[in-house]
This record gives sequence, structure tokens and C-alpha cells, in this order.
Amino acid sequence: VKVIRMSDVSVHSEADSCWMVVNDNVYDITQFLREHPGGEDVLLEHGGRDATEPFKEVAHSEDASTTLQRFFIGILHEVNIHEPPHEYS
Ligand code: HEM
Repeated sequence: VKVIRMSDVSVHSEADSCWMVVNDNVYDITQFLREHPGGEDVLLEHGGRDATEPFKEVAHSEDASTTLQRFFIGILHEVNIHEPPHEYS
């Protein structure tokens, strides 16, 4: 399994390449942006970031968690695991 640092996730924050962290797993959701029932904008807001809390706050269905697994590309590097989610600027 690929081990990915937050510094590598953070450069994939745009519609042409959008990665996201949920529960210490890294997902490449580029192909999902236009499919998302909640819209592309909310995903792009969290592109390149840790979206664990917003993902949970929406109370997504079991189906959403299953869908997420389609986009798994690796796990977050241990140096990033205890860092708090990135703050909004
Ligand atoms: C790649 C990660 C995500 C996946 C796979 C995903 C998947 C889904 C799915 C399948 C639904 C339909 C309802 C359901 O089954 O629960 C949904 C709805 C929704 N999602 Fe996501 N979601 C993701 C990330 C996010 C994020 C980060 C946000 C931002 C807060 C978000 C906001 C929403 C909202 C607001 C809805 C409700 C849309 C409505 O009912 O009109 N989602 N999502």
C-alpha cells in the first residue's frame, strides 16, 4: 500500500487533480467531482485537505462510504496522522 504525506495531498486541490483525506486514508476523487450528489463545490473546498470532519458532519450514508473506497490510493504517512485537520484561511 502506498504511504502518502500531507504535503503530497495538498498539491492535489484542483478539479484537474483532487485528492482528499478521510480517516487517515487518501482518496483521488477527481473522477467523482461531477458525480457527487452534494455537488462539486463542497468537494473542491476540501480538495488537498483532511475532510474527515465535514464528511462525518453530513451524516453520509453507508453507500457514500462504499463509494469513497472506489477512490482509495493510499494511507496517510504516520508523521501526519496526529496533526489536526487543516484550518481554513
Ligand atoms: C469523496 C468523498 C465523498 C463521497 C464519496 C460522498 C458521497 C456522497 C453521496 C453518495 C451522497 C448522497 C447521499 C448519501 O448517500 O449519503 C452525498 C451527499 C452529500 N454530500 Fe457527499 N461525499 C463525499 C464528500 C463530501 C464532503 C467533503 C462534503 C462537504 C461537506 C459533502 C457534502 C455532501 C452534501 C451536502 C450532500 C447532500 C446533498 C443533498 O442531499 O442534496 N460530501 N455525498
